[in-house]
Amino acid sequence: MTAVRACPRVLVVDDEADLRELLEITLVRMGLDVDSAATLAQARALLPEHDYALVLTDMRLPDGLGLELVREVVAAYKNTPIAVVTAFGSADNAVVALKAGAFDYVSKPVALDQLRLMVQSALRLNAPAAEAPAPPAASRLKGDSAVIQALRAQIARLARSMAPIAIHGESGSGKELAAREIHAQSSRAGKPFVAVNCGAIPEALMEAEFFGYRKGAFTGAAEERDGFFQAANGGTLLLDEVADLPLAMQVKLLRAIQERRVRKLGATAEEPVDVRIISATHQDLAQCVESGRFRQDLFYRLNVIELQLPPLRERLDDLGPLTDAILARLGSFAQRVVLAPQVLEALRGYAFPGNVRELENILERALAFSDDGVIEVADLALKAARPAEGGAGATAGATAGAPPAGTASAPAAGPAAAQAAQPAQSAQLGASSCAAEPAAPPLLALEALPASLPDYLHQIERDIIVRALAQTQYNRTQAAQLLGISFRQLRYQMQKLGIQEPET
Ligand SMILES: Nc1ncnc2c1ncn2[C@@H]1O[C@H](COP(=O)(O)OP(=O)(O)OP(=O)(O)O)[C@@H](O)[C@H]1O
Repeated sequence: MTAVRACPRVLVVDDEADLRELLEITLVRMGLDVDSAATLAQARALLPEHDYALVLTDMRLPDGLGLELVREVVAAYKNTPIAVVTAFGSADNAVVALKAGAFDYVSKPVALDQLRLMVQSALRLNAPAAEAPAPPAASRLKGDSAVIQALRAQIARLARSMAPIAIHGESGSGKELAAREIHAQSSRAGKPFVAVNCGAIPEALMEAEFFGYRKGAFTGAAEERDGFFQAANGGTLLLDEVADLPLAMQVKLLRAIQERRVRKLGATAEEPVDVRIISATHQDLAQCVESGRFRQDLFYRLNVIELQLPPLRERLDDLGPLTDAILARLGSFAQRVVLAPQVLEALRGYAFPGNVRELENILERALAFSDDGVIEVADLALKAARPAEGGAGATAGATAGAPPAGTASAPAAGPAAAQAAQPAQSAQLGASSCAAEPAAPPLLALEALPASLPDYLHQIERDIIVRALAQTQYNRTQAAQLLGISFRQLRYQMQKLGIQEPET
């Protein structure tokens, strides 16, 4: 006998009879049971009566604010997501509600296609096991420190909402990993996770990369293409190095986030997109706003919930679980990799300017020098015991090598990502403030003009990168730091210029 499953029930709270009716009809057509309330008092009376799959409330009600209901539902009905209906253009209300724990919002006039997407996403949260994402067996974020434990708990909570999250932390500290974890634990887990390195896309191609283009939209647009937003539809879009977005693109991005619609280049109509936005940066975005390099309104929209990833040197208790996880990955059935006594102690004395990524590099390199899979202190080749705190003074690090191909995240997922070459000004490793415009490079005393400017510049770029790599024994984390660019930018430039690590 098949068990009959009750329809999910939704509570609509709105004093405007017309809008309430529109919402009711839409939800009933989606196959849902609907209760309605015109006031907070009515809603409070209904809430204990049913196990609601979603509460949808207006922000202004005759006897109080919808925000009060958000707080009450978040506190007393943990499994019931609550979304708010906000007045047109009222970013403040939406952000305040999300900060208070609302699952999501829709703005008036309510676009029914967007409402449906939002409701479907809410229903997936409490869907029976077959439809819900399987919870990950273990968090990918390893570490026993109090701060990592708190971070894991925060991620579990945040995964249940649509609120934009801004992740801050030094290069290599695990920002992308945290974003992947949020996605994996969310009801979006079955949909794509798209990570975009905003600093690696040429400005001229940005709009096409983010929003896609129609065939013939510009010279070379031989066929229609989706952008990052369409690619991430139903899932999560990570805007990595978001501080590197040019101002003109910031305006367009804000619009797409607010409207939840994008228009392909060359298209006349917009299309709805259902994308959760996570942003990440190692820069101080608030300072970027102050210096006029980042728009206040976009900052406000992205920074709804902040997540801080502390540098590894401030959570040395994580070294044990992290090394265990890395060694388990590096070892094989035939060869187990172990640390000799004192190795952990030696690592505890190091500042890790490149954070967990650098720890991975150090151990991988050490394994190459070790005998029988036993890593000794000398194999770590740590040069300086704990250089100055902070990223800037921490260049005298370990002579660790290149990271394993699988450990660093994928570059931006679009055509331009594969060609992107960005100026390095805003990618200081460990920099805590928004980088200023770079000083103009000194003019080269050239006898004759080069036959080809691009070739000439590539050669210069190549020479400089090779010098930085040689100086750091091919430690790409440190070479990037020396050159004031991010690890990913260096990796990309190396690929582009065909620079390879010599065989060891
Ligand atoms: N807590 C952790 N547990 C396990 N692995 C981790 C942890 N934190 C970071 N890593 C690993 O360290 C490497 C760097 O992490 P990630 O790419 O997420 O850093 P990031 O802060 O996004 O770096 P960047 O600023 O350079 O983009 C990855 O291989 C990631 O898997």
